[in-house]
Amino acid sequence: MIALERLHKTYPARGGARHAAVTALDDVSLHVQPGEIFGVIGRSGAGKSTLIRTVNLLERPDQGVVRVGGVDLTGLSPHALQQQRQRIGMVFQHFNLLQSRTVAGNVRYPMQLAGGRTAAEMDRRVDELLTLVGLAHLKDRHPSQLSGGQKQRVGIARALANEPHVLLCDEATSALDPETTEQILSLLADVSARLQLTVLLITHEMHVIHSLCDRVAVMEQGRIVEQGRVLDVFLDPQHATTRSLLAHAGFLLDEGAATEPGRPHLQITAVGAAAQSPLLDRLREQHGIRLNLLEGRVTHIKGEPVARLRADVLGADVPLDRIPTLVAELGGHARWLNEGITR
Ligand SMILES: Nc1ncnc2c1ncn2[C@@H]1O[C@H](COP(=O)(O)OP(=O)(O)OP(=O)(O)O)[C@@H](O)[C@H]1O
Repeated sequence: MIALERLHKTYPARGGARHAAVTALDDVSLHVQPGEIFGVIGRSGAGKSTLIRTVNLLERPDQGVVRVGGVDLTGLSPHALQQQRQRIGMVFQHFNLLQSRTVAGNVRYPMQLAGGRTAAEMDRRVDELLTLVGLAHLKDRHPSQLSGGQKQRVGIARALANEPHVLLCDEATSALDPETTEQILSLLADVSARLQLTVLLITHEMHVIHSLCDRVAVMEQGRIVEQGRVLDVFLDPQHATTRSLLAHAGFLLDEGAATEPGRPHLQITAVGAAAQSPLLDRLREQHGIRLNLLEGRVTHIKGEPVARLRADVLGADVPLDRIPTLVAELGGHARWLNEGITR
C-alpha cells in the first residue's frame, strides 16, 4: 500500500557555510502492506519526521519514488497530488486543530476542502466520526476547552473525514500522559482494524511499537538499520541501535552472570499460551530441573504475552544439554548464557 523506494533527502546547511548540510534520508526503502500497522522508531534527529512527511509529499525527496496505493506521487500534477492526499489521513503530535472552529467544525474542515458532499452529508459524517472516537457529546466545544487526549481524538476524527485508506501518525501520543496514551493507542488499533486502514507511524517510544505495530523499522542517521516483525525484532534485535533502544525502554534482560562462576546460566523465552503456562513447575516436576530465578519480565506485544527469564540451573535429573529440547517441548525457547554447557 505504501512503497518508498531508495529515498534520499538532504537539507541545506543552516546558519551559513561553516555548517554542513544534513542528510535526513539516506537510501531509505520501506514497504507497508495493506491493513498493516507499521512503526518507525529512532532517536531524535534520526530522520523519522522527514520520512513520514515524504509519504504525502509534505517533504519532497531529492531522489527516490513514493508510491501510495500503487500511484507514484512524485510524478503527479499539483491538482492530482491534492486529490491523492485526501486519501492519506495524518495525525500530528500537537494536534494542529483550528482554534477558531468547534470540534465539529474541525472534523468538517477537510470535507469542505475536498468538496463533493452536501451540508447534510457532512453533518452526518461528522456525527459518525465523533461517535467513533467517543466525542459526540463535545461537538460544540472549542479546542481550548478540551484535554490533550480529547484534542487527539478530534485529530483522529479529522484525519478520517475523507475516508482515507492510509493513516500517517506523527508522534501521535508523544504529548500525552501514559494513561491517555494507552487510550489513544487502543483507539488507533480499533479504528484501523474497523476501517481496514494501513497505518504508518513514527515514534521514539518503544511501548507504542509493541502495543500497536505489526512490523517495525529502526532508523539511525537517516538510514533504516533494522526492520522486521515486532516480535522477532524484540526477541532477537540485531543492530546495536535497536538493542540500545530496547534496553533503555527496559525490555532486555540484564547481562548478569551466574551466581557462581561456571554454574549453568539460562535464558528462557515463551510467547502466547506458553508464556502463561506453568513452564518452570513442569520442568521441575517432569525432569527434576531446579532453577534459581534471577530475573523475569512479561511484555505484551500487540496483546500477546511474551515472558523472558534468566536463571541458574541448580540441578537436574536429565543431562544439561537436554534442557533446551525439554523447554521447546513445553512451547518455550531456551538458550545458554554461558558457553560450553554440554554435560
Ligand atoms: N527544515 C530543515 N532544515 C534543515 N535541517 C532539517 C530540517 N528538518 C530536519 N532537519 C534535520 O534533519 C535531520 C532529521 O530530522 P527529523 O526531524 O526528520 O528527525 P526525527 O527523527 O524526526 O527527529 P525528532 O524526533 O527530533 O523530530 C536532523 O538532523 C534535523 O536537524
